[in-house]
Amino acid sequence: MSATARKIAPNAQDIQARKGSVPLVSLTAYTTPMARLMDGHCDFVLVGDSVGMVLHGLSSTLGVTMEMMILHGQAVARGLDLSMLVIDMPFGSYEEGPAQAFRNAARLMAETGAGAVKLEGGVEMAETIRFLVKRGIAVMAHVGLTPQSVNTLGGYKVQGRDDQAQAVLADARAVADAGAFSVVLEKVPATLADRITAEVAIPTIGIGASAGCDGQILVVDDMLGFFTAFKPKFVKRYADLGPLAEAAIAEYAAEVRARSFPAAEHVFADQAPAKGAKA
Ligand SMILES: Nc1nc(=O)c2c([nH]1)NC[C@@H]1CN(c3ccc(C(=O)N[C@@H](CCC(=O)O)C(=O)O)cc3)CN21
Ligand SMILES: CC(C)C(=O)C(=O)O
Ligand SMILES: [Mg+2]
Repeated sequence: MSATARKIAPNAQDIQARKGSVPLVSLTAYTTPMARLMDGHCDFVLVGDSVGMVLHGLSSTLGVTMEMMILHGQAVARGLDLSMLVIDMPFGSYEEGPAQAFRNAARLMAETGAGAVKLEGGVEMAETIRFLVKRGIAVMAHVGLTPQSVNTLGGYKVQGRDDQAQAVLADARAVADAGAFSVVLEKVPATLADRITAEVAIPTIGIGASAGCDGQILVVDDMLGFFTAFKPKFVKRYADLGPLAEAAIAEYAAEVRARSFPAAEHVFADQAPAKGAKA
């Protein structure tokens, strides 16, 4: 790299080219300040529809709307210079068919500046993925546990055990063949994830899958310990910020009740301070 070369965010082709190379690093983000913290540490940042459960208190991702995705997508975009932005298509915005999917994917990209969209589904979504990619939309696929199908999957269960393995493999093959530039493998047995990683030509991004995937993704509030409503086995808590924040809030509450906050340094005198002194 020349001395003047400036680092810029990767695009979908750069991500795809990382197949079999240095593992791809990814987290979700929903807000500008969180995006700023991970900018450059992540190859791509996903505005996941998990935002509904993590920030809005919904009990599934089914109630997430296009408007929510656009608002959070715009917020995250303002925090990123060095990481690629990928945005989830919400439940109901693409399943009717290719034309509906194109209309909503184009809107997500135009209004947020995302470099790609992600959508859930395998064989049944291949035609839609092909339609989008042929018309200029980079698509990340998502197979295995697809949370928008929680009602037909019977819960957030491991997918692809035993005689289900062939179906998940077929899904991964179908989305790769349709032109997806990468595929998320969620909550599938590690040996199946390794087999899919070996057999498909696009990078696999694991969540509850295998260290052998071409990359990993986690929900940022899970790994920071901010989201504690549930903890899937695949989540590693790298910090415990939720309890840390609650302790700070409890301390503030006690100090307000004791009138020890605000202290002298937090209040204003009658006279303006002399020039050069702190306001
Ligand atoms: N905070 C958060 N983290 C996620 O990883 C996540 C979301 N939200 N929302 C969207 C989907 C939903 N996902 C989920 C949701 C729940 C479990 C879960 O509770 N798993 C339990 C067992 C559940 C079961 O077997 O029925 C586990 O221990 O893994 C896993 C993934 C992954 N995504
Ligand atoms: C967990 C990732 C893959 C996701 O789809 C989301 O956050 O919505
Ligand atoms: Mg999602």
